[in-house]
Amino acid sequence: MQFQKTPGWLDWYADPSKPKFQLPPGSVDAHCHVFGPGAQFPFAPERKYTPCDASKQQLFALRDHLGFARNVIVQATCHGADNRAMVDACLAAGDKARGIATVKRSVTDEELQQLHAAGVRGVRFNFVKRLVDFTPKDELMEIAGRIAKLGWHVVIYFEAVDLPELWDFFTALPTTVVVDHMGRPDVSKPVDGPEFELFLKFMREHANVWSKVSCPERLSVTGPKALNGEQHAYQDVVPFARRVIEEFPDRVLWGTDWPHPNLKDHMPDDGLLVDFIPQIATTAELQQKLLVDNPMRLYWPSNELA
Ligand SMILES: O=C(O)/C=C(\CC(=O)C(=O)O)C(=O)O
Repeated sequence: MQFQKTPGWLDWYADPSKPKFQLPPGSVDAHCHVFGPGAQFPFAPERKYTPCDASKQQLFALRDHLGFARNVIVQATCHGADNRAMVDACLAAGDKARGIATVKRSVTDEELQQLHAAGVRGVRFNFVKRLVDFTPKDELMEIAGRIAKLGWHVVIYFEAVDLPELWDFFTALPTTVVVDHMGRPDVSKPVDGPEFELFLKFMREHANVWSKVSCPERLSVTGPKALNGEQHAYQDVVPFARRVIEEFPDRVLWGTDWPHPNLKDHMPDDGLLVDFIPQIATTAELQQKLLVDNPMRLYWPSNELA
């Protein structure tokens, strides 16, 4: 099938630089996606955007180029609840990838077992209105109860303004809960203002809540952009990510978000995104937790003990 990209679509950066920051051995890119290729794994009819292709081979090449050992491949909304592209990438990666799926209430136990065998360890609930149609919360809670029995967790994606309304649902989830991109704070507001304080309270009061401190390129208003060798990119995001890492060093994850769906302004150089990490995790100890110890504990617990 031939797909026409959404008008204005920005393709991923084809020739990323080699990071200056050397990742600790065994680092995990804990948030990335594959798109199709559409001819092999068609995009979902209910999708809100049509991306460029971003194949598993291209993801693995980026992983090796940047110096990551492993990936966590998150089902993107353009594939709906058809997890085949993500599963195919996980299987091809062997033990070097884990997956986060999107499932519907109709998923069978056998299908969940197959996803588990492929490396899936969680489901994603997306509340960003431009990305998905509404799913009733009782349906999501039912799914959460079922996947909890497999030892999986729930990844949630929402925008900061929606946290108050979603609070009761999130705090009732029976699993570990991983928040994408710090709950998308408005970084033009103060880091110690009420909006971000509510997010910190969410983490402080609920020890099962983790956060990805990823996507500065999505959150930044002021830049500068991770392009042209910039070593101090996205200054306005730094205090937010630092705050989360320093207060919750054992519950943070980092990911590239490659191939960066729906960026409108610029496409970052992924090598420079890696160079962003030491701005937010400022010591070797914090970097080790963020990039190795935490994701290994969540996604490869038996390897960690080995
Ligand atoms: O890649 C991300 O994490 C963010 C996305 C896309 C997305 O979540 C999806 O399509 O599933 C976004 O903000 O558009």
